[in-house]
Amino acid sequence: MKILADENMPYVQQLFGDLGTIETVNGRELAPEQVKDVDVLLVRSVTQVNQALLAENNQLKFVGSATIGTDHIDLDYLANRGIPFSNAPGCNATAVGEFAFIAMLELAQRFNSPLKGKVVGIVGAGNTGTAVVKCLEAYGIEVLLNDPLLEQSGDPRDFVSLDTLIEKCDVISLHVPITKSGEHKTWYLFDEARLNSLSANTWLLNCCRGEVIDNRALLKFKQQRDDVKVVLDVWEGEPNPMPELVPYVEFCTPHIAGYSLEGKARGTYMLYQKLAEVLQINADKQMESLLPALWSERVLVQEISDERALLQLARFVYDLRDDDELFRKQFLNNQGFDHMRKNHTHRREFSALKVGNSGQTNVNWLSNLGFSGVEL
Ligand SMILES: NC(=O)C1=CN([C@@H]2O[C@H](COP(=O)(O)OP(=O)(O)OC[C@H]3O[C@@H](n4cnc5c(N)ncnc54)[C@H](O)[C@@H]3O)[C@@H](O)[C@H]2O)C=CC1
Ligand SMILES: O=C(O)C(=O)[C@H](O)COP(=O)(O)O
Repeated sequence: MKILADENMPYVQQLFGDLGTIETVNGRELAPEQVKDVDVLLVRSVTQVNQALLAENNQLKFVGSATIGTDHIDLDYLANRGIPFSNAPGCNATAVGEFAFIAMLELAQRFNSPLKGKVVGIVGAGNTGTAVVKCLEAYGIEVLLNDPLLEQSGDPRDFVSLDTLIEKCDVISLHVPITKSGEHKTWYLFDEARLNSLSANTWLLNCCRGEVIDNRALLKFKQQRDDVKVVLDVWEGEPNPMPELVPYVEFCTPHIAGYSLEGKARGTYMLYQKLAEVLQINADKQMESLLPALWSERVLVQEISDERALLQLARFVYDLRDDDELFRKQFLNNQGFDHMRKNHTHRREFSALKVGNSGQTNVNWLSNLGFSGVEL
């Protein structure tokens, strides 16, 4: 069996090695002739999987995408041809949740404006949005949710309209899929008019898809509204973000909010499980065995006396400033955006760190934030 996998998908050899011959490719440049004799195709978000790519292949048994989003997959085409497909829903939700939370802490520190006491609005309350809520609620932050689809489906949580969310929230974090049609389409959900409706001093974070914000309108808006602070992990026109916009963005990253080692491993592992189901074989490998050992056994915390101390603990796991600095240096260079993504292997999730209490203060709430607890 021939398995073709994106070269940026870790742990493919360990998980799929027994099942066939593996070839890895640059997913952004994948061409029909590379795909025509493969049995299993494993992609990431940068590969358009459609008739143009697959028309010459008559033996495909499975297509898997190690991502949450499926906007790069022609699902109807695969269904019409009867080719089993799976994405990896939720695989990197924790990574996105922690990324957004850390970005908010960084903004708070940089602009001397504590996150504690602010109201945060989550647009799109699915897997990644809910993962942000988990961090925020562990820290005692009030959260408002906007998700008309979940609201209509009877989700028991409280929801507000987008207008109310914009009016009442100090921070807005976007977590919707990209959709180009329908009543709730998200393409340019934040267009010029909506950007202009943002309250003074709002923080706006986009960790979902670049085109949810009209980037040209955002540039024009930021040129007039320095009070609003912006974090962009995703950009219109990736892998070539609009260079003029970058200086106006407080934290810039190259679509790596979901790039924790755990999130990537989970993505590949979920595809391994799905393929095993399709092939009706036993999936006997364990995901935990893939991840490297922790770089620190545990950290003893006296107390988290203030937000700065919390940020320091978070930075111990992931320092967003490093990626932001590298992005500004590299994104204009030849394929700098993709180069940074390819080499992004340093980030773990909060759960990789065991936190223990060395004093009298209760730091158990850090477990709710995602850190592993240790009994002393
Ligand atoms: N930056 C990154 O590295 C990553 C980006 N993503 C992006 O984030 C998106 C969301 O991921 P998940 O939360 O896991 O997906 P999900 O499907 O669990 O949740 C998305 C939610 O958005 C809601 N929604 C759809 N249209 C909406 C609208 N107009 N207004 C408000 N809510 C709306 C849906 O009802 C759903 O509950 C993915 O589709 C993907 O494009 C996902 C993972 C990593
Ligand atoms: O899961 C998604 O959806 C994402 O956006 C991924 O985190 C993006 O990662 P790549 O598939 O582009 O490596």
